[in-house]
Amino acid sequence: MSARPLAVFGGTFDPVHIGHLTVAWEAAELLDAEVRLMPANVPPHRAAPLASAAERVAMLRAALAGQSRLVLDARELERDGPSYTIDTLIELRAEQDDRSLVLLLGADAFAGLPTWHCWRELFDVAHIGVLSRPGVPAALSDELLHEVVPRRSYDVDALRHQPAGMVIELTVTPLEISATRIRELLAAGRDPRYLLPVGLFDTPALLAPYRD
Ligand SMILES: Nc1ncnc2c1ncn2[C@@H]1O[C@H](COP(=O)(O)OP(=O)(O)OP(=O)(O)O)[C@@H](O)[C@H]1O
Ligand SMILES: O=C(O)c1ccc[n+]([C@@H]2O[C@H](COP(=O)([O-])O)[C@@H](O)[C@H]2O)c1
Repeated sequence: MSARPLAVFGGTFDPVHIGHLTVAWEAAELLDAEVRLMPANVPPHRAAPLASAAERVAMLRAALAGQSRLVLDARELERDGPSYTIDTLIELRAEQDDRSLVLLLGADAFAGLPTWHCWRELFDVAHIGVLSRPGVPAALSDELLHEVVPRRSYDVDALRHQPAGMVIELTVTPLEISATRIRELLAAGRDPRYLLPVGLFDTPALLAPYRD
């Protein structure tokens, strides 16, 4: 088994912001993992994003320029219909043999896991790394706790040597930044410059979907 886990950070990224990049970067360090940012083509549980999939990918490319620790994986754009995470992880598992695979989720997304398509099967193909996020209530539902408690681990080394099945909490810098807030600011004609990756400001057209 490869020593470095592969971690997947899925999102709508409408738009990608400094919160995403910071927690993904810190997860890469904490896990010593390769981290891929994976934009959803059709996010399953929300209204359609303001920016198209191609526009969100362009923003991610601009945001990730100049570093190599975080990489873009746009495979979900090749599938029609809702971008179910289980389908993506099954595909990755087939490519990666028994490499340790970690699905990174912000604490808010993790709390909603029991509403996901085939959610219990996620544990068969990947670990879950839960990224702390401010403003998220700590309580988890009983059905989620039932799956999580026996899988909880505090040992990154153990996670590295097993392909899937564990849940690990990753304490990252708390940043109360959301794409919702950034969309609101841009729609109001304001300039959230320092909430966004530098690359997005070099090409103002990238933010046009939110200003119109
Ligand atoms: N500031 C943050 N801290 C920790 N995790 C975050 C943060 N922002 C987003 N995430 C996580 O990133 C993933 C993708 O999130 P998403 O693209 O929906 O961003 P968002 O800021 O939550 O967007 P929106 O406000 O549109 O819902 C989710 O797992 C989410 O929990
Ligand atoms: O597979 C599902 O049923 C599912 C339901 C909701 C969200 N997801 C995934 O979770 C990630 C974060 O979603 P979101 O809506 O918080 O941006 C993104 O990769 C989505 O595709 C996946």
